[in-house]
Amino acid sequence: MEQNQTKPLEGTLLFIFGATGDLAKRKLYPAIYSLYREGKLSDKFAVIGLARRPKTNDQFREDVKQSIAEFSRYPNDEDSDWPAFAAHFEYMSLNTNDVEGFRELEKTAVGLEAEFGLSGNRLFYLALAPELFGQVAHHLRDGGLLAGNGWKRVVIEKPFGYDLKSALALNEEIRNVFEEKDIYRIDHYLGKEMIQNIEVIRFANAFFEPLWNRHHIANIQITSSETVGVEDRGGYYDNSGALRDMVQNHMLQMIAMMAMEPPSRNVSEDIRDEKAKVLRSLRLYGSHEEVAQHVIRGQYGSGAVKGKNVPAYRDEESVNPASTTETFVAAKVMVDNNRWAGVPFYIRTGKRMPVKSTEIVVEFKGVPSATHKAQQHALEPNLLVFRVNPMEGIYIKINAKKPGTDGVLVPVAMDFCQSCQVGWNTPEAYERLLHDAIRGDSTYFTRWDEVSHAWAFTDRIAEAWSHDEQPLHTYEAGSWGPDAAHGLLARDGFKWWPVNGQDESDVVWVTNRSE
Ligand SMILES: NC(=O)C1=CN([C@@H]2O[C@H](COP(=O)(O)OP(=O)(O)OC[C@H]3O[C@@H](n4cnc5c(N)ncnc54)[C@H](OP(=O)(O)O)[C@@H]3O)[C@@H](O)[C@H]2O)C=CC1
Ligand SMILES: O=C1O[C@H](COP(=O)(O)O)[C@@H](O)[C@H](O)[C@H]1O
Repeated sequence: MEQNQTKPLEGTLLFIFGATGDLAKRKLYPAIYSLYREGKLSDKFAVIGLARRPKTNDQFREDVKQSIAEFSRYPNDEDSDWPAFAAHFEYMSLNTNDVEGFRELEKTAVGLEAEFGLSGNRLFYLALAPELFGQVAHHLRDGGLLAGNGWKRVVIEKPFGYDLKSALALNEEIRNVFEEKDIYRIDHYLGKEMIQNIEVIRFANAFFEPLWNRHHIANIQITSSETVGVEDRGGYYDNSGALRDMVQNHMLQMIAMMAMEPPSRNVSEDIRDEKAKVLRSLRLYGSHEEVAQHVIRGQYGSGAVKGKNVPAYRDEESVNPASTTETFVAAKVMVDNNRWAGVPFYIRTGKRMPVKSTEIVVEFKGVPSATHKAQQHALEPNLLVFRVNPMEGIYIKINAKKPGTDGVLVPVAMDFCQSCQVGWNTPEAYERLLHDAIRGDSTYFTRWDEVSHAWAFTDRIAEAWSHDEQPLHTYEAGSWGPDAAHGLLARDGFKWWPVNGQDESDVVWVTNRSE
């Protein structure tokens, strides 16, 4: 793994399959542009955009410009470098089923490599429907695109399969062509600043490192809530649901980052080894009863989000009106190893909830003998909270004496908002991950064993749900999900901590936030 973050990247030819799609527009072009603006991409790079619809190079460059204007964290309108940047982009119409077209692509690629002085390093980004991943991999090989000097890597978007069986088949197809070390499976949560910060907060602080275990932590809660509904993605989402869309990947990866042992070396494989061990230690639910007891599913009904009335999931245009797809999941997850024995990891994720937020709360156990002052009060537990997005930062909640009183205690939250810090314009997840893939650092991409353990966990749940005997709760859009999700914690004597510290009027906030 290379450690230098700022050294310009090696010359690379970047192939974007799905160049006219949503992901390319919203995430990939802005990411390439930010890398360029920050000097991380040397002048030696070129991008070939690929999709079926015809387009001239000029039209493609105009599309790229529009998407950067709309979605980039850097404005492009005043950038006098724009023509020079745009000249690196070419477009070719290609259907992924057309192997002859891939031979043409090879010729175009060789031409661009000569023009931009590139030495054969190629990154193939598959921003395509997963059914096309295997076909593209084979046609890249058969079209001669993987021969010659330089490294050849493939970046694969999620979802990686529909279940363990299909993921195995997909993996085999891709492994027929690429070695594991050249496969970069994206989980964009791993590219988020605060998810990468977990390791640092955990292992670089004497406050936390010794306490990070079952002796001191009562539970860990991970919430990833969205205000949006299914939008126009019903074709994909109605087949997938929150379990496959969010839990199998992002939520379990966050558990892995929170629960893993310190890696013995700071190298990709050691870090991924530790994450894989956590995912292998997830307790698999053995019966439908266990699933019913520990996993809650819900689907949003109509309601109001941010003051606007919204329809029920089944009334969304892109969704089957009789759909039983879950848009909300809450679960109690156990990591069966020595460090975490008996510590529940509660997760919940859903669409049409009151706020957009991802937060991880670590709730510490109470102190056995409080001071004579504290003994008179019910003590609030200490919390450490990672704010992942959209606001980035951490806060800790402690108990303190209210000034001027004789032993009245107040909870005090010391809040560091990283994204409020002037001048800290942190890279987007896709920007960081693209940078990593080009420099050959696979730390924050998911290895096959991680993916397969995660599917083994979610398959048990999906199997139980497929029998339709488990409740699918309807929750009001704009709420925090079905009541049963609260029961999941209440049963263990816990509660969900409010996201963004909402409703915590008794807490004294010490914060660098301005609002
Ligand atoms: N959008 C997002 O925010 C996220 C997307 N993803 C994943 O990224 C991938 C792409 O998603 P998204 O961009 O939203 O999808 P879109 O449907 O918006 O785009 C699909 C792209 O694939 C091209 N395409 C489709 N069929 C073919 C074909 N046979 N040959 C060549 N090109 C083809 C389309 O162009 P044309 O019609 O011109 O051929 C288009 O450029 C999916 O795997 C998705 O799950 C993952 C996380 C988030
Ligand atoms: O992968 C996905 O993630 C998004 C949420 O990502 P975030 O970075 O905005 O938190 C989710 O909306 C989408 O359904 C899912 O496919």
